[in-house]
Parts: sequence; C-alpha cells; structure tokens
Amino acid sequence: MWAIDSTISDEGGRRADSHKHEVFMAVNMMAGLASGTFSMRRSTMATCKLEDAAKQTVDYFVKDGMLLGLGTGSASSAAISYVGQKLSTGALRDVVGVPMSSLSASKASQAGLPLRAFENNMKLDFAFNDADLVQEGTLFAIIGRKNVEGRESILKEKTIAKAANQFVFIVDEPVFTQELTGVVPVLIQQEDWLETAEEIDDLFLGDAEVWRRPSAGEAGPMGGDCPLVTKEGHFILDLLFTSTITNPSEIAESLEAINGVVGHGLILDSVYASAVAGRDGVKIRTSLFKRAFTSMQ
Ligand SMILES: O=C(CO)[C@H](O)[C@H](O)COP(=O)(O)O
Repeated sequence: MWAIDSTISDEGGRRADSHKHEVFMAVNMMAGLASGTFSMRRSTMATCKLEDAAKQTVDYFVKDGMLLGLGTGSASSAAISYVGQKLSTGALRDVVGVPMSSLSASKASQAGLPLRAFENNMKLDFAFNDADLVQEGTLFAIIGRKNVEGRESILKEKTIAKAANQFVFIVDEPVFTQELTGVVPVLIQQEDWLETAEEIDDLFLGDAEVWRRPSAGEAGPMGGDCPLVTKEGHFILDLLFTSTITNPSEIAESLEAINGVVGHGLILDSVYASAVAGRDGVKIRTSLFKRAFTSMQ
C-alpha cells in the first residue's frame, strides 16, 4: 500500500505552501515506491506522447476485476485500447468499462473491452478522461469544448467521474495550465432557451460573451441556423470569458442556480490526479485539496 500525496493537503481544502503541496512526481519515481506490478518506461523522445501517459495511467491504476469509467477523447481512446490489449494478452483480467460517451463505447467495443451501462448509485473503482484545460494545483478542469459527434456528453462524464473512487485526467502539457481561461460550455434546456441565455448574459456582463453552439457552420450569439442539440436534447451555450477565470466555484454555483441550466463543463470536485505528458516524461500531478482516497494497492 502506498499513500499518494497524502501530505499535500489538509481536510477542508486548506492551502499550504506550494512547495509542499504541489508535489510533482515523475511516474518512474512512483514505480520505485509502488509494488512490483508497475514498471515505468521512460520515454526516450523529447516530448512524451499522450499515448504514453494513457498507457502509464492504465499500468499504474488499473487492476484485475475493476469497474472502469471510460472517458472521451484521444488520450482516453488510447487508454481504452491499451486496456483491451492487456485483457487480450491476459495481463489484465475481469475488467469492465462504463462508457462516458458513444465515442468511448465504440472505442471499447473495438478494443474488446466488455461494457456495462452506467446505473444510478453505481460505484466505479477508477475512471479516466481527457480535458480541455486542467489548472495546476487545484486540478479544476474544463471539459466539453469540442464539437464532435459522440463527445457531447458532459453530464454523463461528470456523473461517472463522481462515481469513481479515483478519477484521473490524461492530458498534454499545454492543457495543464496555471490559469483557467476561455470557454466554459453550459448545457441548457431548449425550452425558453433565449431567456436562459439572456439571464446568463446579464450575469456575466463585461466578463464573458455568450454564444449558442452551432452543429455546423458559423458560430454566433444565436448559434446560426443549425444549433447543436446534444443526445440528451440540450443546447450548448459557450460562455467565452474575456479574462482569466479566477472564481470557477462561484461561476459554477451561479450557473447552477439559473432556471434552464442543466449542466456545465467545469469539474471542480472529482479529480484525484492528472497524468501530464510533457518534455520530461509523464508526471502525475495531484490536487492541492484533500481527496477521499489516499492509498493505492
Ligand atoms: O472534452 C473532453 C472530454 O470531455 C475532451 O477534452 C475532448 O474530448 C478532447 O478531445 P481530443 O483529445 O480528441 O482533442
């Protein structure tokens, strides 16, 4: 049993000095501390690929018999394929995936990874996902900016991330930033959507522009002639912040209080760690805040 980062934060999310709290752990250092089942391959390339981060995340976190949340995007797809590969060679057994999106379901089917649909109150052992941005230190993240078929699943992704005992983002260095900036996607009901959009616009006047996301063609405040409709039947508003997002929790809270808002792409409370692929290899960055999980087998 090895305690990951158990000293980097206090109950209640109290911040301590950044040196102590922001432990930057090369995964190959972790290998030395962990049990013999994990062996780390340091990338010989100048820039470690996202795929390496995906594989190393699987090697480190995924064990026999686990129920796994399967995320959406390139890194998650690489992790799903690798789990399938390990199952086919017998390096892993009895692992079942719970897809966060149609994209991850189809990747899992291709990889031969058995699937189960998410059910209310389901508990998962581990989950991974891609992200559009992850903030260093807090691991606050934004998902759902991409507008591609099979990825419009913010609600499901967040629900499954929350249901997992441990949840890790697998990202490239440029995605792992000091500040959160740019677009926060907001899911809204179609009914009276304009009123909802106007309320959001008023709330963030001067801080953000509100555009309805189109399914194709030109974007614009009204979403053009072809607004995107998600599988669950929602529109997406892209809330484009014109300066750094310094108060994501307040933004999340304000959005959640608006009639017609059904969700948003801010993830502020489920993240255990982020596997970051960069020039010096894959590093596991943990949250400043106390998480409910302090140990790994
Ligand atoms: O929003 C996301 C996950 O919910 C991802 O950031 C997105 O899907 C990443 O896609 P890709 O890796 O293909 O750029």
